[in-house]
Amino acid sequence: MAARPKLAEAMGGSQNLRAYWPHYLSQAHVLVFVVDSVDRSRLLTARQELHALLANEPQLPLVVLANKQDKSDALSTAELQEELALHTLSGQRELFLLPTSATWDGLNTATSVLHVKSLLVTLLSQP
Ligand SMILES: Nc1nc2c(ncn2[C@@H]2O[C@H](COP(=O)(O)OP(=O)(O)OP(=O)(O)O)[C@@H](O)[C@H]2O)c(=O)[nH]1
Repeated sequence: MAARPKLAEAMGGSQNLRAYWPHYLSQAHVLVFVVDSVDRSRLLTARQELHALLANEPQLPLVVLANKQDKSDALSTAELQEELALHTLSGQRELFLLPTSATWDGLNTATSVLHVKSLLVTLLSQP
């Protein structure tokens, strides 16, 4: 089997872009799914999209970034674990749920989205 090329592709989450997600997923080594921890109104959609996306990828590792954790009204990772029903996605895959923030203030912290991104890109770049 040919090795999968290692690329970091970022896809937006708007509805018109979701149709392209499965195409990228078939080539992916890991799915990084960013959730807005404040936006309760779209959590159900996030859960449905995530579960539909992974239905045919039982072994694809999953990293869920619980973003906007700097906000006082953010759901905790424990709450997001429940809301996204992540326990039903584990099974054979590696699954991580990490609290993150994409603010400039948090840029040098371990929870910075950029920090997590650069860590993943470094890991995926290794032969
Ligand atoms: N406080 C805070 N604001 C953030 C964070 N990440 C993004 N934002 C802000 O939230 C706003 C919307 O950004 P995003 O949620 O990334 O944008 P999006 O997902 O493309 O847009 P929506 O679909 O409307 O949510 C912008 O003003 C960002 O600067 C974060 O971690 N913390």
